[in-house]
Amino acid sequence: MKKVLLFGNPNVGKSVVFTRLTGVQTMSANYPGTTVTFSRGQMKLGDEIAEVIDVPGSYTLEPTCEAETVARRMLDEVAADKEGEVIILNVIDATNLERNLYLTQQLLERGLPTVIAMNMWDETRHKGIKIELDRLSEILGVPIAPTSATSGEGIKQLVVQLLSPQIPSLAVQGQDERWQRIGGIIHQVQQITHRHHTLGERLADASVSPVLGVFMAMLIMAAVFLVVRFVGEGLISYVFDPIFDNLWAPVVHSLSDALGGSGFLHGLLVGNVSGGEINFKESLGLLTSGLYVPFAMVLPYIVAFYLVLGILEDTGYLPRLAVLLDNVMHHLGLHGFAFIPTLLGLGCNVPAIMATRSLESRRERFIAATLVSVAVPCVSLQAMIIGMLGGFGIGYVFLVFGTLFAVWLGLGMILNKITPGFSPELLLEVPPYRLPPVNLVFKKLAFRIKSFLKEALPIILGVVAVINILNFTKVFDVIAKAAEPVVTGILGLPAEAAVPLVVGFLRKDAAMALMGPLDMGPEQLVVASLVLAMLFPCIASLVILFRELGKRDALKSVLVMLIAAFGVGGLMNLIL
Ligand SMILES: Nc1nc2c(ncn2[C@@H]2O[C@H](COP(=O)(O)OP(=O)(O)OP(=O)(O)O)[C@@H](O)[C@H]2O)c(=O)[nH]1
Ligand SMILES: [Mg+2]
Repeated sequence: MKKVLLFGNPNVGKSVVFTRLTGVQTMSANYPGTTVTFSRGQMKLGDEIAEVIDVPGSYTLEPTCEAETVARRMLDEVAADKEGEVIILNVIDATNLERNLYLTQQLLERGLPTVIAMNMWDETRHKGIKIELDRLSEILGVPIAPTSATSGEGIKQLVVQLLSPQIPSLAVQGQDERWQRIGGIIHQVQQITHRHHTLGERLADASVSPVLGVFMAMLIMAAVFLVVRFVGEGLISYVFDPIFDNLWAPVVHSLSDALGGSGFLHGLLVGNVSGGEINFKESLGLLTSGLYVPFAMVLPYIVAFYLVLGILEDTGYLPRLAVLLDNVMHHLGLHGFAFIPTLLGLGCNVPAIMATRSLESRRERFIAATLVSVAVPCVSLQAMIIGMLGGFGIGYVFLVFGTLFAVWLGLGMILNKITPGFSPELLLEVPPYRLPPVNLVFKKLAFRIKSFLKEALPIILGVVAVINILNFTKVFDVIAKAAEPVVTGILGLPAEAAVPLVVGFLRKDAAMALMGPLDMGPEQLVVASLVLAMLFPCIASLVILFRELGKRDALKSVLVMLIAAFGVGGLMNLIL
């Protein structure tokens, strides 16, 4: 089968081109380092089906970070594979031709069949950039198609070009020779006309200026927080709660009656019904909490958070925030860019830990991944904390989040002191602001909602079912008894809280739901939420942590986690 490999600098639109060619949904966002591993898909090329691979972006074929290593390895593999027919699809950001051509030259030196997509073609018009594509194609010796991937313009022509890729002949050169040649090419094919700054550009400058920028950042973050809360709470109070209370509750009530109000099957499906009232949060039946937790407590915040994150990602504001936060992050042994994985972690720790691949040193990856696993609760857990603690007063919710933030800062500073190695300076490319394409924002949101439901629903239902089945055995008593010295002694929680803490290993939202029936006071719930958030990340994140950091660093990370969780949990128990 033919293989089409998308290569190019970070943030040039490879993933959007990939989705256009294959229909396979991938993540795209307006900052470098969105794709850190490859996605595969298929496209029709003439009469054949070809495999298409979206490769992480790289500036050069001499890797400087894990994401670039992945790209380089991919190229070496296909070059060595004599069997299959390979086409290199080099995606170029036409508004950054000069810089992009460096990788292009390195690719052409490989002598593989190549086609170039001159992407962001729409933006060259606004920026007064003129590129003579015919001339450029002649010089480079490969076909070039102008594309605007977000609107889909030019993709058809690109597919036609992919039918007849050309094999370039370019001798391998040194770095200086390459830049020299590029200088000559740019001189021949590119013209830039002078323009005045637009309002958008002035705003762009302001958003990274030290004083105004920080002020704008605070406004934007406050707005983000308010919108997430508004959308999340709105969905709960006006959509999901009414559905559960008015439509679903009567169904469950009749079922409960039909099952005689007690017994094993009743417990499994409906759960505890005390005083004839169904409490969706605490009943712990498959049809009560099993559905209410994922749909009416977590999903609304998933929608709210990822809607806002998706927009933020596509505007190009995040790398600017990273620049502004560079100073703060340096105290944690990280550079500003590490802020982006951290922010992703507020959605889900798995992609966050993956995203640390775009950080340059091992030390940074260790610190960033550890901080995410310990102190950054995923949106599912956050939603449950809000749902369970919010009733006692929003102050308790802030206490949990504030403590986690303090842990993030404090632990970062400590790790910065004790982790050997050094953190390189910030060399972050800041892309231009872009208007988020509405269709892409919603596709991305739908993709993330689907993955949440696919991953969370089976596990949450599984936990509820297993807990019900185990309730009849003495296993829980044994766990509680064994854990009592720690759970009650150090953390001041009821011994039974050991069970949810163990379940946290599977999913934190399910675990938090199990805390509900334990009748804890708000202070205890604060401690329980904190320990749950900081103790082991869920199994999915833990697997990724080991894969990304390697066994040694991952074990160190787990050790840090245990100390931090019990240290902070114990301390809070003493204070509260
Ligand atoms: N205006 C415009 N924006 C585009 C075009 N193609 C992609 N974008 C935007 O550019 C940004 C980067 O797109 P991605 O597909 O994530 O880029 P990538 O090359 O995969 O980036 P990495 O995975 O980080 O290497 C996104 O915000 C896209 O919406 C285009 O043709 N025109
Ligand atoms: Mg990408």
